[in-house]
Amino acid sequence: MKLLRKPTTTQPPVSKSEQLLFSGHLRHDKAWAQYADPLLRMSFWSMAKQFPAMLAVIARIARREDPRALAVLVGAQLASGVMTAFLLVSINGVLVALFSDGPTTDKLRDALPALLSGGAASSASVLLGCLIVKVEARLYPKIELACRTAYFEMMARVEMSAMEDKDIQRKLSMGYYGTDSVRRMLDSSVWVVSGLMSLTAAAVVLASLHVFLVGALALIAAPRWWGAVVVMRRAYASRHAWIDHTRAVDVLTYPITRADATPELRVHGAGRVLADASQDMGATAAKEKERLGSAEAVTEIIAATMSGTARVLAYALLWWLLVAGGMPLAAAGTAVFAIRNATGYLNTVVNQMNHMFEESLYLTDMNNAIKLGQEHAIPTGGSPVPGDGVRVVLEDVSFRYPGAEKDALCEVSLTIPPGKVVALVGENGSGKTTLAALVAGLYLPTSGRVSYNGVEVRDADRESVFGRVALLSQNVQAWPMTVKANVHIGDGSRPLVHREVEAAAERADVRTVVEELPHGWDSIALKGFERGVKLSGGQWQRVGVARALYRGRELNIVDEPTAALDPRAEIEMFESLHELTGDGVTSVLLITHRLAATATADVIYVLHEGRVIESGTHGRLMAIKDGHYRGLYELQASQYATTTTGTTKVPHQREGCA
Ligand SMILES: Nc1ncnc2c1ncn2[C@@H]1O[C@H](COP(=O)(O)OP(=O)(O)OP(=O)(O)O)[C@@H](O)[C@H]1O
Repeated sequence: MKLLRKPTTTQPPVSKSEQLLFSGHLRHDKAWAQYADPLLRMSFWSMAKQFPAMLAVIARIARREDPRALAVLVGAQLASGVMTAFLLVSINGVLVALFSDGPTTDKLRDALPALLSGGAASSASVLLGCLIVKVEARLYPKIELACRTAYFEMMARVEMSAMEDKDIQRKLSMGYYGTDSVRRMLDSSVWVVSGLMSLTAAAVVLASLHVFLVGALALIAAPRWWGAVVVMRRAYASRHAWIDHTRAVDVLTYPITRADATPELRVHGAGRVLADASQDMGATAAKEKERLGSAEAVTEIIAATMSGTARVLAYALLWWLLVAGGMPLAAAGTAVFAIRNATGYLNTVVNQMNHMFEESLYLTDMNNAIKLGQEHAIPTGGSPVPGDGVRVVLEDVSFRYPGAEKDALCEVSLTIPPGKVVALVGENGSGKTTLAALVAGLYLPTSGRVSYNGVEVRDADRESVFGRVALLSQNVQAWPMTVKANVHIGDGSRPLVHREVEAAAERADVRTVVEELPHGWDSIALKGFERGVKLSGGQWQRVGVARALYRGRELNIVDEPTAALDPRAEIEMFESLHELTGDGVTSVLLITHRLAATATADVIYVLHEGRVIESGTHGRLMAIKDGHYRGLYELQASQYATTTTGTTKVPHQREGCA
């Protein structure tokens, strides 16, 4: 009896393309894996036991969002169940009248009241159905929105160090799939509850006709239920085993639609390779679909045969009751009608309960994610940072990333005074970006202290720390919104003042570029949308500068700001960073590999393997014989020295071709 066994999760075979492209299966760090066991353990009883608890969760959320809509929904469903019972009783009344003795006109007259009440019950059911649809349309979006908002708000407040922890990150991201589960569970629960109500009504009517008929109904329903659960479990097992395969096809074919992959897709013929692989892997998946289809057909035959046999037995029972038990023909007619309807309700209840069970797993993930996110949230409250300008002091600061085997920073001490440019230099991986994140208050040190105007960041109101900082990084975040909004988002908490956006763009030397775009400031920074534009890397970097200038805070943390800039723009950028400190209050923490730019910094800290190994002005550091900074500087300078053959002329901005 292969069909009765727990479905297996045998891995799909490796296709030729997978072998060529991935050297075997392409496996993901998958969130789905954890669902396999609960889903495969799913049985009718486990679902039935969990149903009240699931309903309670949904009802709690629905009551919080719109108690009136929930009350109407519950009331309408109860009334709908009553109408079903009423309809069955009316049908019985009609049949009793029609099967009685006497002339046809009398029989029809006697049946009329039951006929009218049945019609009224049917009309009421339709109206109640409409009311349920209307209330659902009001309640569902509210619930979905509330869940999403709670999730996004939580995600925006999680400490960055927690986000670095793979396990936490995985659990948090899994929660996303549960944000619309409550809505789907509510939807299914409406079906389940109304199905159960109608089923109960049918069972009560059958019991009133003869108690054996309820048993017959259970016998008819049981194989159907079994069949539905077996098919569902097999589908889950297959989905689980094939999820990596499905995702691998998605990952592989995604670049075909991307504009930035276009040249290699065409010139190297990569598109052909990807399309062939998609076809090859698709053929393997098609075989699995065929296998599922065949298995489902066999299960259906078994379930239908068992259910059909039970139905024959039920009708035999009715026959016997008619012949030997004295049951009136009208009652038998009502019983046939009730059995037919009840089987339909049962199918609905089984299918919708299966959905609810699956969704409840995702909902649990969302609740766990929100709880976990709250545990790792940036604390609110604390001491505000006092005074104008900021003096950031790091004392013996060490920092280790979650799960890392060694410290990224070791006992670092430095000061960023107001009105100064402080530069951080060092080889790749020496800890500059990590240090900048600690200065910004994004990470808390593993040991040591970071303080803002004497207030330790750990005890400070973190909002007040963030409120003093403007960030400018190498990879400027291109938000999917207008270019204007992309500048304004630097300080999105205050209303957008177009004049100020323009002024910031002017200072960042990007105003003309934006204003010459076909839709100017209203261009959308996302290709593929109406008014969409694609800015170059250097243009984005300038938009990033405009964003930081618009924010206009006392401490500017600038990480490799010129990577995408041409030489002229690079020189102008470093000059303008220096100008920022002219007010004696604004300071700049500058991270760069261009050592010519650090020469004018007020103080330079040289990092090596997470430690500060030298510090001072350019002049002082260059005076250290065999110094690290001097070595790096001379190495960089020598590249220019060997290639310079005369005066170098930086070409002027290109004029338009037309
Ligand atoms: N999110 C992270 N999780 C774990 N380790 C990290 C993480 N980010 C950086 N590291 C490690 O911390 C060390 C310092 O990295 P960091 O990015 O601060 O160096 P950097 O000096 O800014 O390098 P670059 O000049 O290449 O930008 C490196 O060994 C790096 O591998």
